[in-house]
Amino acid sequence: MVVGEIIEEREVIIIGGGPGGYNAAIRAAQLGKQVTLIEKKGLGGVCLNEGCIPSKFFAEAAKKRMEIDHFKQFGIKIDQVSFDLTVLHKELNETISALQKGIKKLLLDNGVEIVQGTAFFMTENRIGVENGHTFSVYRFQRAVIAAGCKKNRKTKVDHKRIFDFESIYSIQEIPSSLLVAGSSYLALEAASTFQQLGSDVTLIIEGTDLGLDGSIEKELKRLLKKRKIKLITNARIKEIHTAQSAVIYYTKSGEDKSIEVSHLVYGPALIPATAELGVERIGMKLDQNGFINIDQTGKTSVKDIYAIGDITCGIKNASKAIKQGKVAAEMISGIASEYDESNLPSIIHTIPPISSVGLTEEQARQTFERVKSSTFPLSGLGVSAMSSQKEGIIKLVIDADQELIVGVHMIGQGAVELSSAAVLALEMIARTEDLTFMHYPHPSINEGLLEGFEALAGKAIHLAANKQQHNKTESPSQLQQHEQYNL
Ligand SMILES: Cc1cc2nc3c(=O)[nH]c(=O)nc-3n(C[C@H](O)[C@H](O)[C@H](O)COP(=O)(O)OP(=O)(O)OC[C@H]3O[C@@H](n4cnc5c(N)ncnc54)[C@H](O)[C@@H]3O)c2cc1C
Ligand SMILES: NC(=O)c1ccc[n+]([C@@H]2O[C@H](COP(=O)([O-])OP(=O)(O)OC[C@H]3O[C@@H](n4cnc5c(N)ncnc54)[C@H](O)[C@@H]3O)[C@@H](O)[C@H]2O)c1
Repeated sequence: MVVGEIIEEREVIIIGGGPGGYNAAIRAAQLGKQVTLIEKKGLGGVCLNEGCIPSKFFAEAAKKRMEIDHFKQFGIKIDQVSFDLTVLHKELNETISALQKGIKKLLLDNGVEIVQGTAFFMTENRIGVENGHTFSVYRFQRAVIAAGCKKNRKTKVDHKRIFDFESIYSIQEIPSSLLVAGSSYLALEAASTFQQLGSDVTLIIEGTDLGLDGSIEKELKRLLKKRKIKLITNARIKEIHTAQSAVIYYTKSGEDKSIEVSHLVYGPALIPATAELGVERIGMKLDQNGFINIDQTGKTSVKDIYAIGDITCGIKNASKAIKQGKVAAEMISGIASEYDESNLPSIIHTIPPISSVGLTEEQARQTFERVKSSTFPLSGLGVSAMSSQKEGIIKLVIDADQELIVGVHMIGQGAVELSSAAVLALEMIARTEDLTFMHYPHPSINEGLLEGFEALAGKAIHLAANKQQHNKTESPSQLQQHEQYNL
């Protein structure tokens, strides 16, 4: 190894070029800082190379495949449909590489120095960077750690029959039968995508719930059933045997059972990428699982060192990493800023997609004295009939005493796009009157939001009067009865 003789001086060093790191780098550069970004693998991090983009590329393929079934209503006839996974992989790889080039160009255009190599802390203000046979040392004024997570290597994943939620999107054949383990958004996305691409899918979960608002969950379970995705609840995987197929042994409510499938996908526990960073050496405070403790500005327990994204405690998603990156960059540049997780949208790219902002009805009932909710079926909208995508609901939750919107949940086409309106409503502390006063484009899914808010007062136009009954303030038990009736 060639050891650099001099210590190089840098103003801001960012470790990791994932969504958190590169957003932080560009924002700090925009604010006049000299920024050096160190990345050991590929720019874009897990999100671009193995996570968000590959999974959503596959989800988009699944959606396109589903849409073909509706072509005939528009007079478009396709005689033979075929699917070539090698083409999908080729296009995906080209997309990843184009996006990677884009990130690199953006960084360079903003004057960010990109250093290839693995970084680790030598002291509280010095970083060593190893790249093959070379080793450099940098002294910094401020640093941001954006090094993400690693998978626990002890988990059994052979990438032949057993995959994790990243490697499943590099699979070279569509599984004939796929067991998806877990109730996470990654599990739901994989189950939905591969079912649409031709796999016979079974979802196995430890409890009975998928962690969503009760009404959304009910609709999702109904749609899983309709799509013939089998659901095994209250089950825990014990052993996995692989040969010509994968045989998974599990217990269901205390009873031993097994299932034989061609492939299994599950999510090994994530561990923070702190070990090789040497953060313990500089006395940085970590939580009991090794994730870095930060405050709402991204500050760690070590002076002038910030941490953002998946390597920190809490929810792991790119939207959070991006926002935290910008907050840390602003703090470093002397601008008061902070990160607040309250209205972070939760998005699941199933078919149809799901979005969730704010409190579920169940959570709202724990928080507020009086809660009102409405459920509007998207089948009531002209745009749904037109596009033949009638599945799904919009669920709205308000604090009835103040008429404040506290939760907006949706399953159905347009859910992802509509989530920004929900975030805006919650951020602006909107009341139902604000949302019923404004204009809505017609015909569009947006109208579902208006109908939902009108339904809270029993005034939705495209909802039968008896289906608006449950929108009055009720106890949870009464509400359940109405919801059963409603579906
Ligand atoms: C299948 C899948 C689908 C997902 N879908 C979504 C989605 O739709 N929406 C969403 O918001 N989130 C999604 N996520 C989560 C998202 O990918 C992560 O939350 C996000 O990538 C976290 O960003 P980050 O910048 O914190 O870390 P990462 O993206 O993990 O980036 C960290 C970077 O740091 C580098 N690094 C690590 N250690 C060092 C070191 N010592 N020196 C130099 N470089 C180092 C790594 O090589 C990596 O490039 C998904 C994840 C998976 C697995
Ligand atoms: N698309 C999105 O961005 C999206 C959708 C839904 C939820 N979320 C947020 O993410 C948080 C966690 O979601 P959850 O409760 O569904 O799952 P979770 O965090 O409990 O994870 C369940 C399984 O998925 C694995 N996993 C989770 N994130 C991963 C990642 N980035 N890379 C590799 N494996 C990963 C975990 O190791 C675990 O085994 C939630 O709090 C939610 O707000 C994000």
